[in-house]
Amino acid sequence: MVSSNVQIALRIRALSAEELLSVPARLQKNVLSTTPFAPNQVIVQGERKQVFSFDNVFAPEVSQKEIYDRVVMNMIDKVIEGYNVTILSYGHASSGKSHTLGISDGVSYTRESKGIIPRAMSTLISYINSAQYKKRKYSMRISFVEINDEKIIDLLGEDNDKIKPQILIRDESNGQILWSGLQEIKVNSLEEAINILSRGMLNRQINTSKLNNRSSHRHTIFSVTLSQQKFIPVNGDSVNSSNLSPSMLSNKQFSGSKEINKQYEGDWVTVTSKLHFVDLSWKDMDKDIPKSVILPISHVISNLGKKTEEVSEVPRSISNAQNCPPILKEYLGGNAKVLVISCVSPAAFQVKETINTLELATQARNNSDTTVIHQEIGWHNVEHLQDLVLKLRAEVKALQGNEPNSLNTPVNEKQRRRSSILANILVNGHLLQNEKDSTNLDDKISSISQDLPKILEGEALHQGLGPIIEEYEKSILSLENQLSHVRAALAYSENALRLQEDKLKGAEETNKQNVHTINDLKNHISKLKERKETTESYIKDLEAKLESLEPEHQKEKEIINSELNIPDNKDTKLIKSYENKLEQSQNKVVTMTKSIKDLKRSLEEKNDKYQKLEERFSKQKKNDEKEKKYLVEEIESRDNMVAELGKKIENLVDEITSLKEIQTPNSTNLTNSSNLTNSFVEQVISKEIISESKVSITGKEEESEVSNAELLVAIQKLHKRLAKFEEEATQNQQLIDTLEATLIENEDNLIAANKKLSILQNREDGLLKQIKALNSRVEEANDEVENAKSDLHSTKQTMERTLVEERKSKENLKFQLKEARNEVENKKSEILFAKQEEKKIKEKAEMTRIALESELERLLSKKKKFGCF
Ligand SMILES: Nc1ncnc2c1ncn2[C@@H]1O[C@H](COP(=O)(O)OP(=O)(O)OP(=O)(O)O)[C@@H](O)[C@H]1O
Repeated sequence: MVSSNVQIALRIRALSAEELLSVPARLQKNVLSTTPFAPNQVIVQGERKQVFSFDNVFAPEVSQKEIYDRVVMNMIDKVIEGYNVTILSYGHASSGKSHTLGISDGVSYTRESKGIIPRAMSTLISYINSAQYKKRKYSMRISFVEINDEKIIDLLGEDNDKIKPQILIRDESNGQILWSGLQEIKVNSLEEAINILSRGMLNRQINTSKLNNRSSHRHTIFSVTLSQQKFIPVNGDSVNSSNLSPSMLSNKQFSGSKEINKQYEGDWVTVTSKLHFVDLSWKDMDKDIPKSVILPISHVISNLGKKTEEVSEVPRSISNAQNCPPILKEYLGGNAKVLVISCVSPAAFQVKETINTLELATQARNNSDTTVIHQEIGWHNVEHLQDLVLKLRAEVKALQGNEPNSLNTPVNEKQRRRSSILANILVNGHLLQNEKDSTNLDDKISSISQDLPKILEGEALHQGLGPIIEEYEKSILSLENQLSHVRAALAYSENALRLQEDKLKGAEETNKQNVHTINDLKNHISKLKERKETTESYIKDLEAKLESLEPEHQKEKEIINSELNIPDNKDTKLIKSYENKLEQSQNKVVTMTKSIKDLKRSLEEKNDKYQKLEERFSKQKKNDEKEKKYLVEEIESRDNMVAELGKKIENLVDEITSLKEIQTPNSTNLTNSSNLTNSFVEQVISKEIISESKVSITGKEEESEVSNAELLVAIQKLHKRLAKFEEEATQNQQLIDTLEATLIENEDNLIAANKKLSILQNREDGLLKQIKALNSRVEEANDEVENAKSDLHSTKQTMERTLVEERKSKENLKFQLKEARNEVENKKSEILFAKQEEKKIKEKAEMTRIALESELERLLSKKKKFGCF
């Protein structure tokens, strides 16, 4: 049974994915095993089989929740009851201490993998808020510190060393630890608590990177101070003594702030309990740990379960670790409930650290004075055996000092002492490490056996020595047994030595190979360097070529520039200007195409107009011709009519004349005859005209009585009509002339339009030619631009390819160099390790030999002494 105040649990972590990848398979072997028949035991299969017992053993597959439920939950109950509780995780580096406590990576109180601290905070706060505890008043404060071998760091402080108050601790004479300068932050909710924890963890990470793993051991303490105010009525009606916790009683932590309640008279009692989570860490447990490092930790662990006043002081000579134990003393001593979670890795490559951790835990269990440890005395534990030899020497001395009175000493006492001496010799017989020693021992045993009868004879004289002789016989027998064990051990050691030698040889061989490899690599590197130089010279050649091509290129560019009027010399500018020019040309083409379209359209319009004009002209011409014809016909018909009328008039005149001659008219009227004749003619004509259709001229001729006057009137009328006809003819002639002139004008217009048309067509042809020429120039320019682009592109690509190849070869070189260096480093460390191992084995063998020799000398001297009897 373990002390009820201290529980020790073991947590075995699983191998991480990184370890599975990076550690060689043979070193990944699992050396820890558990069995369902003894669930609290763990078996270590190291150089020999060892069994360790704990209060709880958690195999790798056990979840964070299960650990919490099984061993932590009831500790939180204790905090509420008023106990001080400390949950301490310790173990070698990366054994899972922080993970178990829940401070290794980002905190979340919702994640399933969360550790003990966030779970404990959640439980505490839900307790406080539960109906059961409503009547109490609570306040909760949190502090978070890190202690390394140099100083104490407040993880909740500002990240500015200057303004941060220095944390000091004072170890009071009453065993209490006083802190100053430490921040305690009040929290009211789980979120607040988690935020504070996260803040501290962030600072811890920053510290870790600042320290850069320089610290040999670093401890983290997350503390919760819970103050509960309970009302205790004076009349004691409802005072339940169970409400008062042992910490209140033993630590006198209740300070009565008296408040008079109107309903009940009584006191408000404040109970303060502390919950500490300690991550106890130190590096390099696998190495020969310096005492200055291991002692404070083993001191803490080994003082677990002791009363505060019993905890021994750590020697002040252990300078840089002074801070650790006094602080932890408060957390671990007295009535505090302590849960220690020892964290270990199951892998073979960490077996030494694992055994160290398990041994420390065992020591803590031993201190509780109730634990049975199933542990064999280590063959390899030279220190332990040396202590034993010293003890035995002292006993032998005491025995020798008492020898004269030996006969007076009670036989049982003497027997006990002698048995003990012999047993010690037997134990030390295990220390035989080499063949030579074992042969010596063999010789010595045989000489003892030869001397024995003489001794027996002499001793027979002394009756009291009978039992001693018997004992000797037994001892020699078991010495022989042990000798065979020693031989076996020797064979084992030799084997191990041989293995080490083989390893060493192997390592040397590998080293030689490595030297070869390094030489090869060096050759390779020099070749690569040569190649690099060649590549560089090739690049230089290329560059020179490029440079030599540059003027040509420049010329070409200039030509193109001059052709395209691009004033830029730089490639990119040239391309840009080409593009601009191209764009301009395209714009020009577009504008020209537009103007050509406009011209075509206007040409078409003009053609239309011309056609319309032509149509109009031909129509007009036709009309004119028709009219002309009609007019000519009219004129002709009128001329005919005039001619006819003239004829008629002539006829009439002839008639009149003939009539005058026939009738012999009065001579007096002869003077007016002409006038009369005229009027008569006119009358006749008018009559004729008036009754053109009714009366024929011939008929009128018969009207002899028609007067001359009427004829004259008719003739006048006829004359008038004739004049009118003539006037109309003149008008018609004028019209014809006008029409002819219009016709001529139209013909002229037509000719001019045709001319214009041919000019336009010529212009159109010219424009089309221009467009064609422009298009071909644009195409040429495009081609040139494309060519220039592709030239540039291919040059760029070649240069880039060369550069990439160059970089790749450099990277390869670097990588190969790095690998070679790594390999060399690995081999060096392997050799160093093998050498160290060899040295250790040799040292052990040497020490064992010395111890054995001294013991044998002692045996001989004793034999001589007993021979004297
Ligand atoms: N039981 C486990 N299950 C899963 N991963 C774990 C377990 N234990 C530890 N790890 C992982 O192993 C790594 C090392 O664990 P952790 O940081 O807790 O070790 P540590 O003992 O606190 O180391 P150090 O002393 O160097 O601070 C972490 O990445 C952690 O997440």
